[in-house]
Amino acid sequence: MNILDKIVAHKRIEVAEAKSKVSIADLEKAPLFGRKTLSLKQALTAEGASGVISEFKRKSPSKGIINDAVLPEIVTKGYVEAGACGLSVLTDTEFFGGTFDDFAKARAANPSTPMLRKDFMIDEYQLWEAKAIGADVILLIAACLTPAEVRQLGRKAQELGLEVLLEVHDRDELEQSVCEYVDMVGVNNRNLKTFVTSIETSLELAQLIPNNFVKISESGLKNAETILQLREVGYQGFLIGESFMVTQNPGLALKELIGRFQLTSNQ
Ligand SMILES: O=C(O)c1ccccc1NCC(=O)[C@H](O)[C@H](O)COP(=O)(O)O
Repeated sequence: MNILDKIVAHKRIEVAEAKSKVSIADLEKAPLFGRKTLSLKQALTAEGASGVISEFKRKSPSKGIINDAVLPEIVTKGYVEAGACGLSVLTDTEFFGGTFDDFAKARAANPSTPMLRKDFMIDEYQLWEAKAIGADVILLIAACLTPAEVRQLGRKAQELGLEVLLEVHDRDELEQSVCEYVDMVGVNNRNLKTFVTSIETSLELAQLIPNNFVKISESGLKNAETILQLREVGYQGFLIGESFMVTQNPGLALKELIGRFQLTSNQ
């Protein structure tokens, strides 16, 4: 059983429990459920956009505790002030230490920034949860869904006004799962069996992603040269968590990174 199998097995239990406690009708009554969602796709493709989607990530299966002395509202506000185009907030508790409360605090602190609910989506019920906490975007991970499930969850998410980020690790996942119910395609540079990250994954898949999807490179990104290299091959989004979160001031780390890649690209 790899880490994704373990996460998904646990998620099935969590979702069943959540369904037994809170009905869809109750989720629909949440104050944020009916709010107009924001477009991450538009934010990433706007003129002069940094392209960075900054992640609030307390811990991970690959690194253990990354930073457990930080507040989501402070960190995410720092990210937005530094130039993030979007925010990603983990809501998985068991493996990543995230909570709905983290998401709610980040949402309240950043009402005008597109926010991704970063979790392992396996059931339509979670789309209603995402709307109820004020998410704009959800993630569908091809490695833990069938192509039919990607279509079903993607279609329902879009009907609810959410944008869909499809995450792939290789050519087969891309070719089998990409569909019209997806807005953005993310290539995860982290091998979930070994946890090794390699941007070669993003570089290899770039040309295979149809151009009507915004391309996002995910995981293991830390320096300006890499961002520029990925931009060259068509990526407009860069999902970055750990390299910011390991610092005392994640917002400042983002500001410095943006400063470096803007400086380098102007030379
Ligand atoms: O980060 C992990 O260890 C991990 C393990 C198993 C499944 C998913 C995992 N990460 C999720 C992510 O997609 C990353 O949090 C995201 O791409 C940011 O990556 P990084 O900048 O390397 O924190």
